[in-house]
This record gives sequence, structure tokens and C-alpha cells, in this order.
Amino acid sequence: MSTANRPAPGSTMLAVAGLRKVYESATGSTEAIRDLTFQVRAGEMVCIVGPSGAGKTTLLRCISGLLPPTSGTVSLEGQKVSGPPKGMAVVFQEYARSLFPWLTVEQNVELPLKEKGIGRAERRRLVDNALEAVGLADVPRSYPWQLSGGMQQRVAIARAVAYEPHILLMDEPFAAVDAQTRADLEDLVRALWHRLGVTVLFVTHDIDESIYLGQRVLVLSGRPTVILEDVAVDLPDERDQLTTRNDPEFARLRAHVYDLVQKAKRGYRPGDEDSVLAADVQGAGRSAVTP
Ligand SMILES: Nc1ncnc2c1ncn2[C@@H]1O[C@H](COP(=O)(O)OP(=O)(O)OP(=O)(O)O)[C@@H](O)[C@H]1O
Repeated sequence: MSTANRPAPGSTMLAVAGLRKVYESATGSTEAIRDLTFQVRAGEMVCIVGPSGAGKTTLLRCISGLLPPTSGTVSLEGQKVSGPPKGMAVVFQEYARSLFPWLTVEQNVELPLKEKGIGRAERRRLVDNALEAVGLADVPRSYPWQLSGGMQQRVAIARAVAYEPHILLMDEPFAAVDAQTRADLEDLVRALWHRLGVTVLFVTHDIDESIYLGQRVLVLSGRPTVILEDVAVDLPDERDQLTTRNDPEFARLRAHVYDLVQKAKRGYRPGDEDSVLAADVQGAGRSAVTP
């Protein structure tokens, strides 16, 4: 895959600064995001976790230019985002809805390349490379509905990869597949990330997944959202499902992020040490924390 015009590894790819989003409706206003500031460097793999309703989808919509922020800015490669940026591809959870059932696998992958104005021969090369990279080189003329859920999600990933994005946003992409397929797809994302050098921002509900995949995990507070902690994942770069998940550092990180998410669910906010203690004392009397 081409790396032309891609920013140098380590330079700032994505900058989110003072992002705030308030939804206004006839019934009132909802402050989804209060204040988010973070950066993602070119070539990084960053995961985002947080409690349900924390504003993860809202954040991704603002980053992908689909939703204007109330205040603050999103910049990609130094350019302020005000609409869907060219160098970005997004993979959603609902692969069945994001693929066109009347198009074959290769036609689905090819479609955004046509829209990008790429010539036929180059499209052919990009489609073949992308299908090969996700392990689907043998089913180019199948229709999505003839494939398993995991394979359909591979088609969606191939489509994103063929587009040669500088940054790949993934919004809970594996939430709808079984555990074994999910593990395979996690390894696929790590492999593609290594092979292509693309920047990845990956949103997930799954704490283990965030640590297994990420170099950093951004843990969000409950709504209105701020960052609770930017957790560095100091695990070896070569990861596999057995060794990495059995690493004592993996267990330590898992416990730490789990604790942060539980605190977020109880309403903890940074600089709120007193209220955490109060919440902990109250929570101690309960049998379970609501998921
Ligand atoms: N279009 C909208 N109008 C009003 N409120 C909205 C709208 N979209 C989202 N919200 C509210 O904003 C908050 C954040 O929603 P969002 O979907 O971004 O959270 P999330 O972290 O992605 O949730 P989940 O983890 O459950 O998918 C929620 O309280 C939600 O009800």
C-alpha cells in the first residue's frame, strides 16, 4: 500500500482541542461531551473505552466531520475538520448495514475508490491487495450475505484499507461477532496496523480488547464526558492472544482500567477525590455495580 503524503511517524495526526458537544432538541439540551483534549500521533494505535452513554459515538462523529462540535476543534494533519476528511476511513459495528447486499465483495471494496476517482487498473490492484491482506482473496465474487459475520466485517475492513486512509476510525467493530472470530479480527487489525503503518483510533466497550490492541487507552468519564486517564500500554509490540493476555502487566492494566471504568459509572470525575471516597463508601453496601 502507498504511504505517499502520509505524515512522518510520530508527528501529530489528530488533535482534539477543548471539544464540547451539546445536543439541542425540543425537549431540552443534553451535554454529551464537556471537554476533551488529546492528540494521536501518526502511526499510533489508540483505544477509547468508557461507560455506556459516555459520548464515544458522539466523539467519533465529531472527529469524522459528521457532527459539528458546539465548541472546540478537531484537526487532522493540521487541517481543521469541518466535513468528512479525505484521509480517513471508518469501520462500524454494523457491517451488515454498511455493505451493499446487491454488490459482490470486490464491488463493495471498489466503490469508494471509484468515488475517489481512481482509474480502473489501480482500483483492481488496490482491491486485490486489500482482499489478500484480510484473507478474503478467494471470495471476490461472493455476495456479503453469502459470508459469515466475521467475513463480512473483513470485507468492511478491506474496503477501509483499500482506500489507503491515513487514519482508520473503528467504532466497536467486533461487538457483533462471536468470541473466537473477535480474537481473529483483533489479530488482523494488529497485523494490518503493522503492515500499513496506518494510524488507528479504536472505540470499544471491551477493556481486555482495548489493552490487547492499544499502545494507549483513553478512559472516558460518564456524561458530560472528559478524559479520566490516558493509560500507556507498556506491553511488547509482538502480541498474541495467549502470551499477551497471560502477561502480569496485562493483568495489572486490566485491573487499573476496570477500576477507572467502574469509577466513571459511579460518576467520578477528575479532581473529584472526595466524591470518589463518598461513592466508594456508598458503593460498598451494594451487591453489584450497574453495568
Ligand atoms: N442526536 C441526539 N440528540 C440528543 N441526545 C443525543 C443524541 N445522540 C446522542 N445523545 C446523547 O448523548 C449522550 C452520548 O451518546 P453517545 O451515543 O455518543 O454515547 P456512547 O458512549 O457512544 O454510548 P454507547 O456506549 O451506549 O454506544 C447520551 O446521553 C445520548 O443519549
